[in-house]
Amino acid sequence: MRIAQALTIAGSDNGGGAGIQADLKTFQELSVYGMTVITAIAAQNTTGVQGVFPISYEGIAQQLDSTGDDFKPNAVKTGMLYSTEIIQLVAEKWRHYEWSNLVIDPVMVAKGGAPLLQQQAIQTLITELIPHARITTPNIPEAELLTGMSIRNLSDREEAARRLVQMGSTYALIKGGHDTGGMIVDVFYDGRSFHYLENIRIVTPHTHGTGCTYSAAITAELAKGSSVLAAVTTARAFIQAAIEDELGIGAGHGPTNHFAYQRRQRGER
Ligand SMILES: Nc1ncnc2c1ncn2[C@@H]1O[C@H](COP(=O)(O)OP(=O)(O)OP(=O)(O)O)[C@@H](O)[C@H]1O
Ligand SMILES: Cc1ncc(CO)c(N)n1
Repeated sequence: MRIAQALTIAGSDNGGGAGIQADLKTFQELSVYGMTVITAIAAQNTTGVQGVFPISYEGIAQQLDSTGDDFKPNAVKTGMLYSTEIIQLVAEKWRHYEWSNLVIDPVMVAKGGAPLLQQQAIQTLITELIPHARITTPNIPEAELLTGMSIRNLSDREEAARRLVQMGSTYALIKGGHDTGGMIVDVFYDGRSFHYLENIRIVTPHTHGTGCTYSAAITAELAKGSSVLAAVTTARAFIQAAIEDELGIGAGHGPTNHFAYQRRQRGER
């Protein structure tokens, strides 16, 4: 049996709802073999981030080499990259190992406001990594920081997507989770036309790791050979189910339900 393989280069969330833990759970649910390169250990729970401990440069470089020297991931996603040095390292190894299907979730700030990317690293993300991306998936505040524009309405979101494609990302997805309306509109751009993924906003505090889970599902689908739009469409259904069937774990912003999508596929709900 040949199984699709995906690599996540991201930070650790001991609470299991975001970061590499969310990525691995999502890969597994979508029948993709998951691998990890850990960039930082975040001490966090549903009430906030208590600490961030970056892995040493050598530690990350060796994880990348150990992975690249032996494995051939069909898709790779990046999450929390934390610093300029780590972004430069990932870009260098990306070229060296000639990986494909890069999904960039430009993680910058945790839901409670804790910084997960140093301010000065944003420019490095733009110049070094985004030109390699198959798709980049910012939320609205991240898209604002990457493009230098303020995003108030749908046409601003379209312009931000255009700018990301101009920066070299083949596709762009501007996520609408941070909007306040009753509908959430994620704007997908393929360099020529726009596609809008519209869903009802679920009223719940349990949205920790939504961005990680969504981009991991896109990565898993790309690893299996889906087109980018098909991957995003499946991933959107995955995250909608994961938010809807809430688990109610923790006292604050709890994790999403990574089991929900497959349980529904099996008719268990
Ligand atoms: N309350 C909600 N109801 C329905 N869908 C949601 C909700 N919150 C988020 N989503 C979906 O999840 C996607 C990602 O959410 P969001 O934009 O909040 O990402 P994020 O800020 O990167 O998440 P995080 O930093 O917690 O990982 C949204 O684009 C939307 O598709
Ligand atoms: C490790 C990690 N990555 C990403 C996020 C954003 O949800 C988080 N809270 N923690």
